[in-house]
Formats: sequence, structure tokens, C-alpha cells
Amino acid sequence: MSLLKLDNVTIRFGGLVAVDGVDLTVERGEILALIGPNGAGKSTIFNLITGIYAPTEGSISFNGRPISGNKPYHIAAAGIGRTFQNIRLFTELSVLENVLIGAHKLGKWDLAGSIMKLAPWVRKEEGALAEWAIECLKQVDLAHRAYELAVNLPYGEQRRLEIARALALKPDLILLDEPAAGMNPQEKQVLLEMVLKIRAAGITVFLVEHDMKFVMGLSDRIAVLDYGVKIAEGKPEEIRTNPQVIEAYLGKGAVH
Ligand SMILES: Nc1ncnc2c1ncn2[C@@H]1O[C@H](COP(=O)(O)OP(=O)(O)OP(=O)(O)O)[C@@H](O)[C@H]1O
Repeated sequence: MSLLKLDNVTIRFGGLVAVDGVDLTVERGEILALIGPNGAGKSTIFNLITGIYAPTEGSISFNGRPISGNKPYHIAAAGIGRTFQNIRLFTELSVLENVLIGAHKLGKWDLAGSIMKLAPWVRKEEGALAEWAIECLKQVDLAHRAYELAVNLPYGEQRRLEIARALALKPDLILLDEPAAGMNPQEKQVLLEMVLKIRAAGITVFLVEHDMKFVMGLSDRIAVLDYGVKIAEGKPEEIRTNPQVIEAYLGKGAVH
């Protein structure tokens, strides 16, 4: 059984069909990339998977259970973590606190529960969560930055901090929306190795990315979207040489 399955998924915004009858599976343990021109519907697919939108038609299932139409919190709790195209950090909180915000739903307490901070079991719980948050930071090589303000991190590290926050919910699947955007070549190389480490830790990776060198070097499989329609799917070498993909995207200024 596939970990994630999109079955004939369509979403319309007024007259615009942003995603048009897309069938797509994500297999357990793989790194799958979704590529395509600006406006092709890639982020919309992530928003459909994570419950920000409900499909107009079709269905999405995760671990064999239908999730389309569920609230984003329930989908996150079911095991799908994500990062966003634009960094969404609490810049005036510490690096560790940013990850704790991702992890707090794992504990018995929630944000309201932190009012009861004096209860000893809450302190114990917080200690365990902080340890887990540090583990997540280690996965993206940021544990040494735990007590710095997020705002003081260089750009590439802020992007990795977002990944740590997504990992804090112990997801089975992580969605990365343009993780390499704005990074310099060195930062991209570090990120690539981190994504491989995340997969080696048993987490399935589904990413949207425009940097073709990054995508081709990292992905097991690639799906291609154009005007909301899936036009191709296959191994990197198949996608690189697919005439329809070259015509729609690779030949038109994609970063090689
Ligand atoms: N909430 C919305 N309301 C109306 N139109 C939307 C909405 N969200 C997305 N769209 C439209 O749907 C289409 C797909 O957008 P989407 O952001 O998914 O593309 P993308 O492939 O992620 O593009 P990019 O590579 O530029 O990030 C675009 O035409 C966009 O304007």
C-alpha cells in the first residue's frame, strides 16, 4: 500500500482549474519530487494534502485512510509534516522554542496547559520534549544553535530550522516546499545531505523544487505538473530526457 495516494484530485478556484484530475502516489521510504513551471499547481497540491484546501473532486488517502477534507491539525497529527515556500518562523523566539512549538502536541499538555507550569509532571514532560526538540535540531545540524534567537540565524539555517520543526511531530511523511530556494551552492549541498539523512531515519520525503541539479541529485522519482495536469512521472534520467517535460519546463529556463 502506498503511503500517500491522490486519486483523480481536482481543485477549482472560480474558473481556474489549479489542479486537474491528478493521480499520484508516494511510496514509503522514497524521495519524490514534484516539478513544473510557476503556477503549475505544485504548492496547491501540498495545500490539498495538508488540509488547507479540500479537493473539489477526487480523494486523498494516507496510510490507507481518507484524509481529504480533514483539518490541517488532524492531518499533521496523522503523520504529515511540512515546510512552507516562505519561511514561517517565530523570529523573536529561540531556535529551541521554535521546535518546541512543533513538538508540543506530542505532550500531554498544550499551550493552555503551560499555564500550569508548576505541576511537577508538566515540568517532567517539558524536559522530555526539550530533549526531543534537541534531537530534531541534531538531525539538521543545528543543536549548537538551540539558545540563539531564530532571527539571528543565516538564511540556510532558518530553512533547516523549519525542517526541524516539521520533524518534531514525528511525521511518517515530510513535505518540503522549495527547500533549496534562495540558498547558495554550499547551503544546498548541506541541505541535500540532510534530506538523505532524514530519509535514512525512516521518513518519506515529498518535495517541490525548482533547482533541477538539486532535484536530479536527490530524488528517486519525479512527477511533473503543467497547468494543473500531471504530464510525466519517472526516474530522474527519464524525466530529464522526456520531450514533453523539456517542452513544458526544462527547456524554459528551469535551473539546471
Ligand atoms: N487560494 C487561491 N485562490 C485563487 N487562485 C489560487 C489560489 N491558490 C493558488 N491559486 C492559483 O492556482 C494556480 C497554481 O498555483 P500554485 O501556487 O499551486 O503554483 P506553483 O506550481 O506552486 O507555482 P510556483 O512554482 O510559482 O510556486 C496559480 O494560477 C495560482 O494563482
